[in-house]
Amino acid sequence: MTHPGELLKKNGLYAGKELGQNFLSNPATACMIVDRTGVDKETTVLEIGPGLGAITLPLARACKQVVAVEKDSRIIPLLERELADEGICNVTIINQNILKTNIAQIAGTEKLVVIGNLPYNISSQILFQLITIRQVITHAFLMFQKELAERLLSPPGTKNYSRLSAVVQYASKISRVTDIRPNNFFPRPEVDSTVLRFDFFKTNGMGKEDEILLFSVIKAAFSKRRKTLHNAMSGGELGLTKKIVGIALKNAGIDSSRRAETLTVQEFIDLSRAVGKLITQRI
Ligand SMILES: C[S@@+](CC[C@H](N)C(=O)[O-])C[C@H]1O[C@@H](n2cnc3c(N)ncnc32)[C@H](O)[C@@H]1O
Repeated sequence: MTHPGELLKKNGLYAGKELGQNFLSNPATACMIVDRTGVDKETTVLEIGPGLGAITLPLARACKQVVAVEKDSRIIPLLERELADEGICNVTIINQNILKTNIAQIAGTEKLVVIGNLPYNISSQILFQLITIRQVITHAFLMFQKELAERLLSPPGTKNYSRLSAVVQYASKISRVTDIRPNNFFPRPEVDSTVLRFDFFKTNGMGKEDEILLFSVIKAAFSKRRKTLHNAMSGGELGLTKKIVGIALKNAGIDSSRRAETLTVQEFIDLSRAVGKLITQRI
């Protein structure tokens, strides 16, 4: 693997901040990440943001096929050359914004493992996207800013437990794979990074509509973190009156003076079901 700084300079290019381009520059770290994923010659991998190929090269050697979605058309010829120089021909590069990519179509009849050193500015959005199509994913290994990773891992009742933690913990079992220091990247970011593993759950009897309501309830509950659930959830985009929220909380067995950050995922599900019943009755 050619050092990303050298490769960019030779081609008159630069790392774009708006695309979150902090390229892995330490091949040993990239290989360690690929090793930890446990992919094999049976696995089809979706790589989000292959960049200059730091992860793509060892990944392609380890798995059956890589489909790599990269938004930056400037760097794709460089990536293609790196792959060709190494004699790698099981990588398909798609020049697209991952947020607009039909991942289910890429999967076809197979299930995917998803891997990515994510562009940090849209990593939460990518995670939401993966959650909504998780039926085509077996598991995912994603790199985040360490701070966001900590939020995702935080259990209920802690200061970092957030809307995103609740949604992600509803949809997957999360585990920490490894932390990575800034000196492994070019350009060097200011913060540490963390790779997390996500094993996605099935929908557990929740239909698509039920999930949309659940995610809206979680969003409403966290919209005013400092307020009690009773106050935070009234009005807003759910359009619920204080009276309805009070009844829903009572029916779900949740004290109305609690705050969103104290609720477990199961309590959010109970609350969402109670809200759903009341909305149906009102119609
Ligand atoms: C943090 S870099 C990682 C690059 C490479 N995987 C590595 O580890 O060195 C993020 C990559 O995602 C790409 N990217 C940024 N936004 C994207 C988007 N919306 N869709 C697809 N790729 C994107 C960037 O161009 C960049 O190549």
